[in-house]
Amino acid sequence: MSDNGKRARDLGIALGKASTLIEALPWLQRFAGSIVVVKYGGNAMVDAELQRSFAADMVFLRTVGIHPVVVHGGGPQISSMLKRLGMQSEFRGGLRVTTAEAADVVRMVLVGQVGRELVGLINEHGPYAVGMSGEDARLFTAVRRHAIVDGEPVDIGQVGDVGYVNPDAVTDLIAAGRIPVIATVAPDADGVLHNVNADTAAGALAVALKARKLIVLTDVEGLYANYPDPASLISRLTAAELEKILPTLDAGMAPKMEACHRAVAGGVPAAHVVDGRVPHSILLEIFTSEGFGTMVTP
Ligand SMILES: Nc1ncnc2c1ncn2[C@@H]1O[C@H](COP(=O)(O)OP(=O)(O)O)[C@@H](O)[C@H]1O
Ligand SMILES: CC(=O)N[C@@H](CCC(=O)OP(=O)(O)O)C(=O)O
Repeated sequence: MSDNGKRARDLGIALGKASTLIEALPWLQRFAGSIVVVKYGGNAMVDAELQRSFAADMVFLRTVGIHPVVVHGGGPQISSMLKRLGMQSEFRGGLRVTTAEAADVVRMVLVGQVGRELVGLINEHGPYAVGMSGEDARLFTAVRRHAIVDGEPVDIGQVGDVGYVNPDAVTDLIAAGRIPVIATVAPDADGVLHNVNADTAAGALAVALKARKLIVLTDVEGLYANYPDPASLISRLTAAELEKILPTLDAGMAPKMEACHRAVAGGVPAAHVVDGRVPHSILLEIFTSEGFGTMVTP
C-alpha cells in the first residue's frame, strides 16, 4: 500500500473511532445519574477474559456517572461444588432442588466464591465493589416457591421468590460511589435460608431501585421466537407480547424473560437480554443507537 493509501486508511479508522465516541453522547446524557441493574449469569462468567471485560464495563459505567448494580448467578459453579462434595444436583422447572445442606453450599459458593471473585476483578480498577447477599440489611425476604412441572406445582425445598426488597443498603452503597455486587441467597420471614434464582432477584431489585434499565447477560444472542433458529431472534417486544409467550418458554430462558417482564411491569422503562459471550456487550447495548440483543418495553 502507498503512503497516501496508508494515511487514508489510518484516517478512516480514526474517524470511525470518533464517530463511535460521539454516537455515545446522547446515551451518556440520557443515562447519567440512573441505576442500571446487571444480571451476570453463570454461563457467561466461565471465561476469565470475559470476566475481566465485564468488570471493566462496570467501572466504565460508574466512571461516566451511571450507577451499576451487579446481581450475579453461579449455577455452574454451584453444580461443580455439589459434585465435588458428592451431593446430588437436580433441576426441576429450571430451578435447583435445594435441601438444607444444599442451601449451605449455594450460599458458600455464591457469597464466598463467585461474589468474591467478581468483587476482586472490579476492584483491580479501584476501591469500588462491595459484595453482599440478600441476607445483608434485609435486602431480600424470600417466600418459598414451587417449581411448575407439566403444569403442576412441585416442592423443591428451600427455593424462594423475592417477597420483599429493602434496597436501603444498596442505595447507601450507590450514594457512596460503590458498585454493589449481590449474591441471591435470602432468608424467609422466619430466617430460613432460601436459594433465589439470580434472574428473579435481579428483576425484583430493578423494580425496588426504580432502575432505568435491567440488563440480563446470557450465553445466547437474546430471545428467539423459534429457538434455536438464529433468524428468529426478537430484537424488541412489549411486555404484553412477552406475557403471551412466557408460558411457552423453556427452562433456561423462562426465568430471564419473567424477570424482564417483572421489571417492566413494575415501572423499569426497559429490560434487555444480551449476549454475555460478546466482550463489552453491555456497552454496545447502552451506548449505541442499534442496541444489542432483545429489548422488552412497557
Ligand atoms: N427461546 C429461547 N431463546 C433463547 N435461548 C433459549 C430459548 N429457549 C431456551 N433457551 C436456552 O436458554 C439458555 C440460557 O439459559 P441459562 O443457560 O440458564 O443461562 P445463564 O446461565 O446465563 O443464566 C440458552 O443458552 C438457550 O440454550
Ligand atoms: C433456585 C435456583 O435455581 N437458584 C440458582 C441460583 C444461581 C443462579 O441463578 O445462577 P445462574 O444465573 O448462573 O443460572 C441455582 O441454584 O443455580
